[in-house]
Amino acid sequence: MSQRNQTLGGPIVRQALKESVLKLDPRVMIRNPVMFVVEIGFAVMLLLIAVPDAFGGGAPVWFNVAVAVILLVTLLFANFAEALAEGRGKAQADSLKRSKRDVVAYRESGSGGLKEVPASELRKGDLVRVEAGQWIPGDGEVVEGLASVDESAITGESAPVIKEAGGDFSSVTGGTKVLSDWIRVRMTSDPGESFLDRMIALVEGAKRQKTPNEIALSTVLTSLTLIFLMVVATLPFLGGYLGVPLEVPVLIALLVCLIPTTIGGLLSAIGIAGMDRVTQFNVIAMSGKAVEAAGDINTIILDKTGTITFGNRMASEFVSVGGWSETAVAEWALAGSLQDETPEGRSVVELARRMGIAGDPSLAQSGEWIEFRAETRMSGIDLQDGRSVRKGSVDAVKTWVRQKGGSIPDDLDAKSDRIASAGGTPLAVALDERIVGLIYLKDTVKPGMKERFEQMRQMGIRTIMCTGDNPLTAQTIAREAGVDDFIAESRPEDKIAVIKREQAQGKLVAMTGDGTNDAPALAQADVGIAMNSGTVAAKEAANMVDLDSDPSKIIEVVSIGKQLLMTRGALTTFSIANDVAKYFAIIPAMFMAAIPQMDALNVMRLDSPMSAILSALIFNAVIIPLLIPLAMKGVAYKAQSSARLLRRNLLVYGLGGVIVPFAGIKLIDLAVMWMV
Ligand SMILES: Nc1ncnc2c1ncn2[C@@H]1O[C@H](COP(=O)(O)OP(=O)(O)OP(=O)(O)O)[C@@H](O)[C@H]1O
Ligand SMILES: [K+]
Ligand SMILES: [Mg+2]
Repeated sequence: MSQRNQTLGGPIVRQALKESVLKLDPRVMIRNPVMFVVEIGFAVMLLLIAVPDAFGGGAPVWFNVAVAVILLVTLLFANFAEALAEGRGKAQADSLKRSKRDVVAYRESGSGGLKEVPASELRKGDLVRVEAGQWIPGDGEVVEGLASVDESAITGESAPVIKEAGGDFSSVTGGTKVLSDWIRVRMTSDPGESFLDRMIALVEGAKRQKTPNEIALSTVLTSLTLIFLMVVATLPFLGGYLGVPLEVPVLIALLVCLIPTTIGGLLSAIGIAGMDRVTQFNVIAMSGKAVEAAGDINTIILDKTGTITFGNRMASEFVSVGGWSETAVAEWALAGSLQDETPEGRSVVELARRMGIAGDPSLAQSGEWIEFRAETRMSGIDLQDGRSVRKGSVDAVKTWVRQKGGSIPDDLDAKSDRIASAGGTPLAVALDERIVGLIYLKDTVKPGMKERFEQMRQMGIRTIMCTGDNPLTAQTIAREAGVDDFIAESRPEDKIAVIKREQAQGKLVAMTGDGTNDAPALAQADVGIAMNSGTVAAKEAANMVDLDSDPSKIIEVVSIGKQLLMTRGALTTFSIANDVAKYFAIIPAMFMAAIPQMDALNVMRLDSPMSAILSALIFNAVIIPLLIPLAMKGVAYKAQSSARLLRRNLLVYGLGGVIVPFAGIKLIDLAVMWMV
């Protein structure tokens, strides 16, 4: 698993500093109502500095200037947090843009020749040929050939990957380079709509939309701000009644301290950083909503082949049944696989060839090829002489043979069960109404799977393996890998049914997959993670793409999602708890002159009313940059139940949020007292 390690270097920080100033534009600021109120406060302070008795006030000029400066710094800090969070994505977008080049493509013309055209002229459906050393001109699907491709521009992974026609490894991405051999590619996107284009827009945050969660929280924060605005607006009347004159700068300082500026200033940074953390893990999330949904996932649906197992299901043995010879099995398996472009099909051809079985190539040319489909679970050939060869899942082939009036050899079940209980996939081979034998497709469970699933259990997530394979193989692999449940012989529509069933129980479902047959289910799931190695259909249906094609990474995605939700919750708790402490700093200071009893509330024993107000305001500002690292990195997350996490966070950030400002404001007060 590769992890992009992009640190927040000098250029990103410098750019963020510049952006912090640009973001002061009120048209930008109004999108964040809490900070917009601070900006209005700043504007009023500027007016007061220019016209000191605008409100008939009597606060000293230095105090007005100090409040104005602190408010400006507060705004800049909040802007800096957001700009810094955006910075890494922008830097990544820049490096992706560099890999976008207008290359030459060799498009097939009607007459059968190749025509040189700029890649920007290619349209969906065009066929191109790409040879070793050439750039792939756009997104597409390999329709012929096999090549090793350097995808490092997109995945950051330097090891070349194999792309081949048929099967789940047929999609290619524009901006990657063919290293050896050649491929014929059908373009699947028009210029400007490629995966690279979408990826650039995403990491750049160009189309960033607030998630439903963020909108809900913003609404709460805005309401709180309005409430405090009303409270502060009534204070002058109260002050008048008590005979305490309340200065405008003091009221503004109080308002800014009371409204949730800490979370208001960090909210968008938290969201952006969460998406960015996913990107660091080489997963491209199409929306922040998908990342958040990942944090609330209850059930994960995984397919077996290529997800839990290595997926290079290789033919390792031909097993005869019903008295046929092993050679006969190999011969018919070969005949039924000569044009099977799937990895399984090719491995059958390879095994037969290794056994020295030549086969009859004219068979393949003369017959009608029956392509493998997940729905039929069979492939094979209808020969010109009327005979038919089929290979496929034992159940499917049995049904096919029975339909032709054949009978099932007595030793078939025992032999196929032996393969299945070893975790292998048995494929039955039939010639017309006779089953001649079995192909033993071997596959191995990836190491560390048990631990990964145990981790998910601790997070309270149920794992279900959905496989097209037979029940016995499924059971063996399920037990070996340690998933909670499994569903065998599932067709694409069954996968959707499982997801819908879980969703109907109010659960959020994640699904990983790579095949075209997974696409509908990937679209139905709340979080669909497609493997980058997978088909175009899978990648288009999903709302996340894992560039490393490592399905177990869903654990990291879930952790990041949970961390994002927790960070937002923790900092909201901290922010609101904080404001309570500021209340105790400012209110006594405001009324102390008129009501000496107020001194009892002055628990912090702050030096003077003015230093108390300034200290609270300074604390209110500096807490924002102090929390930027936490907002960006996220709060610590350990796999445990949500209830325990919630309790722990309430304690740490709620109680901490009340206590920290007392200490902080007191310290600042000591410093301010010394200066004033
Ligand atoms: N090339 C092939 N020719 C004939 N039958 C095949 C071929 N490939 C697979 N099968 C059979 O079809 C079944 C379904 O295969 P498929 O690859 O669709 O599984 P799946 O639904 O993707 O689930 P998983 O990936 O977990 O196996 C396999 O279990 C196997 O019995
Ligand atoms: K505040
Ligand atoms: Mg599959």
